[in-house]
Amino acid sequence: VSPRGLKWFVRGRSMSAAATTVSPRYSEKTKVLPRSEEACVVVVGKDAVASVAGVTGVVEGSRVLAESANQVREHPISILCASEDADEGVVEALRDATSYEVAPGPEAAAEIRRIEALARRPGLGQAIRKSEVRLDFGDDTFFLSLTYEDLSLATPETLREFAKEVDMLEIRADLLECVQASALAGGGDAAAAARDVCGSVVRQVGALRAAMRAAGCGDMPLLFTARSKNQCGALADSPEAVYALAAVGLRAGVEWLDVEANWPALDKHGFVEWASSRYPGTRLLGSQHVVDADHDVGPKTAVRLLHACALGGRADAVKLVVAARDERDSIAVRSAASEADLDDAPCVAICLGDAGRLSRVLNRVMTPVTHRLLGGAAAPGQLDAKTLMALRRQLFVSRKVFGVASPALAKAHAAAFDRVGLPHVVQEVVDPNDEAFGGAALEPTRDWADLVVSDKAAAVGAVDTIVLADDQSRRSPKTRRGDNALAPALERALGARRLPPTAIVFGADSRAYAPVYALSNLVPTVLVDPGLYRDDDDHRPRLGIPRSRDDDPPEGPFLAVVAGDLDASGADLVARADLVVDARLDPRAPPLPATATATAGLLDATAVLLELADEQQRLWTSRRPPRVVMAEAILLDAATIQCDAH
Ligand SMILES: O=C1C[C@@](O)(C(=O)O)C[C@@H](O)[C@@H]1O
Repeated sequence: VSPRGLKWFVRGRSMSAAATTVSPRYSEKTKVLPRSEEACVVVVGKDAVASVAGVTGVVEGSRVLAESANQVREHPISILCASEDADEGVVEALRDATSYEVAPGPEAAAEIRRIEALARRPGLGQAIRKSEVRLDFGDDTFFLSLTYEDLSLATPETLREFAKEVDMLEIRADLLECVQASALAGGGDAAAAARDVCGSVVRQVGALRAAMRAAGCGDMPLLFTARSKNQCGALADSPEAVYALAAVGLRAGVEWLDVEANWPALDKHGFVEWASSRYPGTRLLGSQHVVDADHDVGPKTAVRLLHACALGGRADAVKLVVAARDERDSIAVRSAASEADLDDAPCVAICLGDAGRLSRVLNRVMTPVTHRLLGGAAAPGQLDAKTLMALRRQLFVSRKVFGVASPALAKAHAAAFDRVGLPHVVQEVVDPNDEAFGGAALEPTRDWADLVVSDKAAAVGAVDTIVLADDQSRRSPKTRRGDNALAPALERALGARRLPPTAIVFGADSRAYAPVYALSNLVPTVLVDPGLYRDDDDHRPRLGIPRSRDDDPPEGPFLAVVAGDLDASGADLVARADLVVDARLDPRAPPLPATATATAGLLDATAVLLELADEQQRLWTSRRPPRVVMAEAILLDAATIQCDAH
C-alpha cells in the first residue's frame, strides 16, 4: 500500500497480497490497468478497501475519476465495490465508468472471482454456449420465483430446501420493497429511480449469494426479472422502467436476465444489443405474457409471440406465458412450442391460472415454480416442483433401470435421480434387453460388438457407459450406444488447471485409455505403461503416439495419473510426481504412495468419480446433474469404507 493510499496490485494470483503491492513510483509511472481477462476492481470507502484485501487488480475510486475513467469504461470486466457511506456523487460517477458492482463485505472477493469467470463465458453464437444452455434447460429443470420484498430474508436453511427441488432462482426484482417504493413502480424518472435503488439491489443480491454459499448451493444460477404491470408484474408499464431495472441486474452479475419482448423494437433491440455486448457472459431469456384471458391466443399467434421472444436471435432461451380460459389452452400453447422453429433455443411455454396448470406439467424445461417455504406464488397457477414431478411420474415419466457395478458410482447416480424426482433405479447388474433398461456404467471395455459405438468411445478406445439414444424417428426403437464418459470428464476437470508439460499414465489395461486420450489433448507429452498399446492398435490417441514411460523418464515437473496397479518403479515415480490424479475409479483400492511434492492428489478418487458420475448423468438425462448430492453420496461411501477399515 503506497503512502498515498493508492493501491495497484500486480497481476498474477499466485503472489500473496503483500507481495503484490506495488511501489507508488511504479504505479504512477505506468498507470496500467489489469489485463482484460482479469477484473479491474474500483474501490471507494473504507469498508470496500478492507473487503478487497488480497484481491489483485484493485484501483482507488478517486484516482479513477481523476485519471482513468475512460480506460476503466473500456475495460471489459470493471467492478465497483463502494462502501455504503461513500460520497453519493463519487459513487454515481464510478457507476457510470464500471460495468459490474459487488457489495463490500466478506463475500466481495469471492464475488469478484465469480464475475471474472462469468464475463469470460462463451459469447453469443458460440456452439459451446448453446450446448451449455441446453444442459441448463434440460428435461425436468425448474426455476423458483422468489417473491421476497427483501432478498436478505432468504436464509441458508430455506435456500438449502429450495436447492433440493430447483435448478435456478428467479429474483423478481419488481417485487422488492425498495423498487416498489420508487418511481420504477409508480411512474416518473425511471433512470434516476434505478440509480437510487442500485446500491440496495446489489447489496441484496450479495446477501442472497452469501446465503446460497452458506447453504452449499453457491453455484446455482440466478435469473433477474424486472416485470411490468401489464406482464403480470409490479413495474410501471414503460420500457424505460423495465430496462433500467434489468440493467441493475446485469451490474450485479447475474447468470440469466429476463428480457420482456413486448416493448417497441427500438427500445428492445437497443437494450438487447447493449446488454449482449457489455455483458456477454449473462444469458438472455426473452419473455412475453398475455395476461388477459379474453385475448384469444390461437396457435398461430402463440408461434408469432414465441418468435418475438427470440429477440432477433439474441435470446438464449424463450418463455411465453398465456392466460388460460380452459385446459385446452394448455395443449394449444404446448403445440405452438413444438411447432415454432426457434433455432434450438430452449422454450418455456405455459399458461396462467388454475385452468393452465396442465401446461406446467407438460412443459419439461425450466418450469417456473413456487415452494411451500415462500409466502406466496409469483403467478396464478404456479405449482411446486415436487407436485409437478409427482404428476409427471404418474402420467408419462417412466421408471428405468440403470446398471452400475461400482458401489460408489451407484450411490451417486441413485442420489442424482432421487434429487431430480426421476423414478429410476440403479442395480449392480441389468439386462440390456430388459424393457426398462435405461443405461449402464461399465468397467472400461473394448468388448462392444453389440453396441453402436460413439465417435468419442472409438477415438478413446474404450466404452464405459451405455446410453439409450433416440434415433431420427421417435417411433423406431432406441439404440444402445456405447460411449466414453471418463475422457470428457477428465478433460473438463483438468482443462481448467495449470498442468505440468508431462503426464505419465500408469496402468496397462483398458482403464488407462480414457486418461491417455484426455491428457493427450491437454499436455505436450504423455508417457504410458509399456504394453498399453500394440503397434497395430487403431485406438492409439489421435494426437501423436504416447511414449513408453520406461524409455524416457521425465526430467521436469510431471503429473502422475494412476489408472491401474502400480509396480515398485511406478510407486517410486508417483511419489516424485508434482501432481497426482487417482483414476482407478475405486475408493476401495489401496492408498497411493505419499508424494513428496504433490498437493496430495490434484484429483483424488472421490473427485474423479464425481466427474465421471457427472458426465454419465449428462449422457443419460441430457441435463445438468445435481453435483452436490452426488458429491455427498461419493464422500459418504468413502467415509464408510474408512470406518469399516478401522
Ligand atoms: O415469467 C415468469 C413466469 C411466471 O409468470 C409464471 O407464470 O410462473 C412467474 C414469473 O415470476 C416469471 O417471471
